[in-house]
Amino acid sequence: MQLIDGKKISKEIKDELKEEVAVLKANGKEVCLAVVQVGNDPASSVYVNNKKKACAYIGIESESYELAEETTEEELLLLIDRLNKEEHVNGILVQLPLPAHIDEDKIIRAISPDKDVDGFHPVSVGRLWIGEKGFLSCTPAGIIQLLKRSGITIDGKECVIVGRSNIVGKPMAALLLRENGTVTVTHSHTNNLKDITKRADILIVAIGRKQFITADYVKEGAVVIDVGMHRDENNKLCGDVAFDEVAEHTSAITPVPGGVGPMTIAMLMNNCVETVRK
Ligand SMILES: NC(=O)C1=CN([C@@H]2O[C@H](COP(=O)(O)OP(=O)(O)OC[C@H]3O[C@@H](n4cnc5c(N)ncnc54)[C@H](OP(=O)(O)O)[C@@H]3O)[C@@H](O)[C@H]2O)C=CC1
Ligand SMILES: Nc1nc(=O)c2c([nH]1)NC[C@@H]1CN(c3ccc(C(=O)N[C@@H](CCC(=O)O)C(=O)O)cc3)C=[N+]21
Repeated sequence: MQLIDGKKISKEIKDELKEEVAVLKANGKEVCLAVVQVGNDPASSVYVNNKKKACAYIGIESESYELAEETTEEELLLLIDRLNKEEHVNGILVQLPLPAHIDEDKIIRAISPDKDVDGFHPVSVGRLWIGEKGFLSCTPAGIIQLLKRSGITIDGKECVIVGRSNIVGKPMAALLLRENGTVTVTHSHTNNLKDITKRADILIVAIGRKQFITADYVKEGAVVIDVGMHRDENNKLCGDVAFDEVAEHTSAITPVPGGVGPMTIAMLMNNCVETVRK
């Protein structure tokens, strides 16, 4: 069994980006990411800080906008409009989830597609599905990099995704299809889920339920990618996959932490650099 080291692979990518940014800077080009957080949910604060740290490491400028929980939708839209127009801001990231009184879809659509480094705007999503160049959703793009850089072939493989969210499951399907995988997307209305997941050569799990995928869902020798992110009874991070019992049946598996999570941030950094690449 190969343990896929997302921490190591994300470091490789960040080091490549750091070199590229140094060259860009020598040519007078700066990269700047605006990070917007509404409210102070502690989990969101951890992610936002990790993103800012990654920017500092690579040499990307970051500007933080920490708004109060009571911020109105209109105020947030006004800020996004201003950031869209700011020439020195290359990328805009609005940390999700937003407070319930703000319409997330409306906010995502307000971000200029040219600065949509999360890849969540409908224009980015459309480009992804028709194979046009554009910003790729960071978590799925990170998973493709994990597979490729671990020497795992996608072409021709039976790929099964558990979960169909707009930020993970759906864009994952588009990317695996682009890599010539045969793709099945499952969700909460899927009948006989186990029969389908057991067909997978590559099983991608993004359900949002703690250690849901046990050994009986997995074919012997499959590759298992765990996107889930939870805290267990002892407050330790764990995923959607019951790692301890599943790992021995796989040919390769990602741990939580140290798997997909760090890759999401590396790909966000890549999207930021992409804004000034051409
Ligand atoms: N590491 C990282 O970088 C990231 C990690 N995450 C983590 O990944 C997990 C998933 O996130 P996200 O995609 O946003 O989650 P969502 O809650 O948006 O989506 C969950 C999906 O799983 C499906 N599902 C739920 N229960 C079942 C079930 N019993 N059987 C089959 N399918 C089921 C749902 O189906 P239906 O559509 O029918 O409701 C839905 O499509 C979370 O733990 C999240 O924290 C998320 C983003 C990035
Ligand atoms: N606009 C927006 N874009 C996002 O990309 C976005 C978001 N909102 N909201 C929340 C989810 C979740 N997400 C993660 C990023 C990094 C780790 C990560 O670095 N995880 C580390 C552990 C971090 C820790 O110690 O808690 C790991 O798995 O090793 C996890 C999850 C991005 N998301």
